[in-house]
Amino acid sequence: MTEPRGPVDSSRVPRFAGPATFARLPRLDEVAGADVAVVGVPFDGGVSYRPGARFGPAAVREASRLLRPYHPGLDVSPFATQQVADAGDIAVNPFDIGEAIETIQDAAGSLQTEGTRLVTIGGDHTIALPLLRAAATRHGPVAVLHFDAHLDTWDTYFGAEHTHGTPFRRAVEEGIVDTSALSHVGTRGPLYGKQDLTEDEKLGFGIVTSADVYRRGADEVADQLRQRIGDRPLYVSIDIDCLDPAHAPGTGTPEAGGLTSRELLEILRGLAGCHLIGADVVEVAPAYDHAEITSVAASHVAYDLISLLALQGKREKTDE
Ligand SMILES: N=C(N)NCCCC(=O)O
Ligand SMILES: [Zn+2]
Ligand SMILES: [Zn+2]
Repeated sequence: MTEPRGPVDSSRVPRFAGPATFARLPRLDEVAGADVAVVGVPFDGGVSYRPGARFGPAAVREASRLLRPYHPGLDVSPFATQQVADAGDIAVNPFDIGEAIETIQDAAGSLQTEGTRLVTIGGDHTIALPLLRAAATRHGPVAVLHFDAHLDTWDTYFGAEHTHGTPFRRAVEEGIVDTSALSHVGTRGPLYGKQDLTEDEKLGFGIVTSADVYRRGADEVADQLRQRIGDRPLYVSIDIDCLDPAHAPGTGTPEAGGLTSRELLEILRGLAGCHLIGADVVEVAPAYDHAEITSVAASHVAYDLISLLALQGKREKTDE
């Protein structure tokens, strides 16, 4: 195997120079193939409140210029042991949600070939449905770890079945997720009624609220999640609004009382050992951001996901 081509060396070319691919990595068309492709989905046609997540991919790439090649917390160099490349953006129709969903599913399906796993940058949370469909086509029904202030298992908004508040109910209905291993983490805030919770539970979700994380701590929560997930193929969907608005002001439906970015990153690190097959980071809406707080957090979250994939790749190679 040829050595993976890593990011532009920031000691030779200042990190504020040159094009903003994710972490200054090569584009997918500049390498022979990738173990991990980072792909943007600039779509926000499914939002119920503030728009603007269509600008999320560009903002997260820009904020990712400061990422460095070694992850001390996980003891891994995620761009050295696997080829990571930026696949650019999926060009979706901003005026037709149904067509957008199909385009995302098709594009994710063709990017995610035999050895390539996807880390997707949104876009609003609507995009999780086609991404889960693509994941399930390859792996069968997947376990889902969903970080969010919101349940996103509501039925419809204004009669629309595809919105950013409904992807996980649709996914359960379609049988593309493994209902014995579905969890929300970070939920909080007012609901429409108690039935939101009872219906969510019926769909198969377990809930670790933001307050649970505060009370029990990241390590204990990660242990519990790891046990629930077991060795099932795992998809991780991270709505950046799982973070407190102090840690992620740049988002469309902010709720007080959220996770700190430290808690989120620590829970993610505690997932080392899970069979991660794909992930997304969604709902970054840069127009409401300040000092890139949200896009920096999102870029670090994506970096941690890529690092988990690197650890997993390392283990798979040793097993051979
Ligand atoms: N997926 C996100 N971020 N938000 C869903 C909020 C649904 C609502 O407006 O009630
Ligand atoms: Zn949310
Ligand atoms: Zn969401």
